[in-house]
Amino acid sequence: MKKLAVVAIGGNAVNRPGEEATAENMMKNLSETAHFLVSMLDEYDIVITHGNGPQVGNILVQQDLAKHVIPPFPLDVNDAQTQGSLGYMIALTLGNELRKKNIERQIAAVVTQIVVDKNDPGFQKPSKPVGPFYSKEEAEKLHQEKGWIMKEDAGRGWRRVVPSPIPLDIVEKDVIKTLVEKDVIVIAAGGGGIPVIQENGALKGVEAVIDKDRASALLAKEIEADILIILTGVEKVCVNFKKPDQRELDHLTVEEAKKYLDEGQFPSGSMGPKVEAAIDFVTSTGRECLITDMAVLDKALKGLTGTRITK
Ligand SMILES: NC(=O)OP(=O)(O)O
Repeated sequence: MKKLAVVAIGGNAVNRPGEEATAENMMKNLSETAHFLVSMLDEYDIVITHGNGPQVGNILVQQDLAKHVIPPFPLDVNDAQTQGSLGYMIALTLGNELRKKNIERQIAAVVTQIVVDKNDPGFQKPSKPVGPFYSKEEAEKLHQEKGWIMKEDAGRGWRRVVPSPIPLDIVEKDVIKTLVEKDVIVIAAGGGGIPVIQENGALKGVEAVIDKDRASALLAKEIEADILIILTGVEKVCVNFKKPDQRELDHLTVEEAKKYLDEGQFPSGSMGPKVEAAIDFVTSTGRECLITDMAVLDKALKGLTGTRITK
């Protein structure tokens, strides 16, 4: 019997730094990603999750530019748009990679709503960076002219930030489980899921972007995955990252991960949410989380590289 893995693919899998965010470039990058994902299918059933920070922010910019002729959509609807566009691109590129290798598997992208608390403090304190990077001067102008909240993002420039509540429950979790049981490769909780709140017995979309690593940990718990795999731009989690005394970590216990988080070793815009997601999944399930670069995924699954977080 195969193990079940939730695989969270990071921004680099879709948009590379400095590269124009065209559909053509995104397809090219996702074709490479598909190659690495297919390599794990002999041993694992996979549910793929993905981010949407750059893409949903780009849609907001497009809609802002066209707002005099076409009314902009609320952010939850734009989250759904990114689930559709990226779900399509992942399904197409992964399907082509499977066909190349004569592997017959169905792929389905599930539009995924995730319940959040309407009183989540994240609504009052926008923190999730979306869309393009700007200079400090451009960011100040955008704040003045459009009221956008702008923040410096991990030394890379300034970006718009939007509310990012904690994900609590995945509405489609049973459908996702059923598809997995039927041997379908599922793409779910894209862009961290579409945030919805419960109100008077109904669900209602809310304007926010959920962190995809948090959503991935929740999904992995709810579908009882054996492992949570977070693919990112580095082979191993590091302490003292980019300093002369940088140290790569092969293994972290939950206690060590918490200690390093408290020391501020993992910045909130990059490794922080990944390590928090790992702690959440491992603490709740007693299972393991692997953080690595997709280019070395094969080696990492054999235990030869990557960082494993265990209880
Ligand atoms: N939703 C989300 O976390 O997207 P990114 O990972 O692309 O920032």
